[in-house]
Parts: sequence; C-alpha cells; structure tokens
Amino acid sequence: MKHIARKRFGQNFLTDQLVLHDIIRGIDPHKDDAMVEIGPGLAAMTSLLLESLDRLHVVELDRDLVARLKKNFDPARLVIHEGDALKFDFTSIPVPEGQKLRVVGNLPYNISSPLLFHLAEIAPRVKDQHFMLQKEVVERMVAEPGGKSYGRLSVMLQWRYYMELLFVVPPTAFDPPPKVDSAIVRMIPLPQPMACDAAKLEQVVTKAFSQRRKVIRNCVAGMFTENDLVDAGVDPQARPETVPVEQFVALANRL
Ligand SMILES: C[S@@+](CC[C@H](N)C(=O)[O-])C[C@H]1O[C@@H](n2cnc3c(N)ncnc32)[C@H](O)[C@@H]1O
Repeated sequence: MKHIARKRFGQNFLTDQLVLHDIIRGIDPHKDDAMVEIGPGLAAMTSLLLESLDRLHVVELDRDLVARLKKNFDPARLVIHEGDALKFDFTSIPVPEGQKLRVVGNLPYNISSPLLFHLAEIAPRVKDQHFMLQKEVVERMVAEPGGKSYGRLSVMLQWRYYMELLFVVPPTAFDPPPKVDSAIVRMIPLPQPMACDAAKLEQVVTKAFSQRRKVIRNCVAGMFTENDLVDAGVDPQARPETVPVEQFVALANRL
C-alpha cells in the first residue's frame, strides 16, 4: 500500500536514484562501520547503505513506516529504534572498541536545528555526520565571518565541527517535492575543539546576533565591558557577523 507522506513528520522521500548514489558515495560506507540513520522513511538510503554495511541502526518516529521496515528487513542487519530522534540516546548504539559512530540522514527539516544541537552533545564519540538539510540552513552552518549567512548556527557548530557543503539537491529529487533547495553537508567533529562551555557560548552568541546592525559593543552591553572585548581580542566597533568563532569562544570563557 502506498504510504501517504505526513507533513508534520517532515516527510519528503528521496526518489532520484542519481542523487541517492551521489549521497552514498559521499558517505562512503564500509562493512564494519557503526552507523545510525535518522528518519529512514521508505528506506531509499537505507537499502543502499545496507549493500555495504553488515548492520545499520535507524531511528524512525512514524509508526507506520516502522512497521514497513520491520516487514521488509532482516532484524539482524537493520536494528530499528522507534521514537523521536530528539530524545534518542545515541550513546546507546554499540560501537566497537577503537571506532566512533557515523550518523547519516535526510533529516526532517522541522527539527533540524535542535537535532544538530542534540548530536553536538556527543560530538567526541562521533566520527562523522552526513545530512540532507535545507540549502539555506547548510549555508548558515558553513558560512564564514563577513557574510550575511554567518550567525548563531555557524558559530555554535563551527566551534565543534569541520563542515562542508557537498552538493545541492533540487526539489525534483523528492516525492513530494519540498518548496526549497536542499543540500548535503558533511560534519566532522574537530579532534581538539577549543575548551568552552556550550551554554555560555550560546548565551553570548544569542545576544551578539540579536541586533545584527549594531556594533558588538552595543549588542553585548551589560554582559561585557569594552575592556572585556579588547582583552578577548574583539574589536568593540566590529559588527557581530564579522567576529570569528575563536573570539566568541574567548568571550564565552570570560562569562
Ligand atoms: C525527509 S524524510 C526522509 C525519508 C528517507 N530517509 C528518504 O530519504 O527518503 C524524514 C524522515 O524522518 C522521519 N522523522 C520525522 N521526525 C522524526 C523524529 N523526530 N525522529 C525520528 N524520525 C523522524 C519521518 O517520518 C521521515 O521518515
């Protein structure tokens, strides 16, 4: 029976075989990888991943899709976790000694930011992440200081990950087609991220980018004095979107 796509679960199923193969090539799965796919849906990526992997874990919220997966796959090779990826404990997935977890998914766009932050908490246990997201979100993730896409998401993720946009995917690759372009992003946790408290960095960055047109001194007034900014290497007259990640980290470490 045909599955009717559920909007509230962000269901846009990938149907373009060329795009699917490009994604799998980008992920480059190997037999023994410890991998989890978020939102397998109708298993377009799942089936291709299982051509290379011995075993794959998946986290899926839609009960009907879980039932289909159970019917179509060998439970020894596809380990299905029914539930919300935002609440899922990714450290519960067994990872062999000396390996790290690989995370992939054509993510439901309505939960992409909170999911990225949920996963950031386990970044040291992760080898890499490959996700399909809205192109505009990927542009914000990888943006460098000085551009209009650079902001809270760029700083909060670049602090922990090396990231690159692999390629753009048009709406026609999906059924039903989403309204916007998508893109594949590769995220690799930095081996030695700068020491910093994520909650403090979030506080600083949220305040700094709350009024993008003001200079940073005015944006963070009440939180930092002009001297604090100078001591952290920040030009008090700079606009927030030109301040590099390291300087935001230096500020967070002064809170
Ligand atoms: C954009 S679709 C991608 C489906 C499939 N991977 C594909 O590429 O065709 C997103 C998938 O995530 C599932 N999903 C939505 N919200 C979720 C959540 N909170 N936790 C886990 N899966 C979720 C949807 O049911 C759907 O299967």
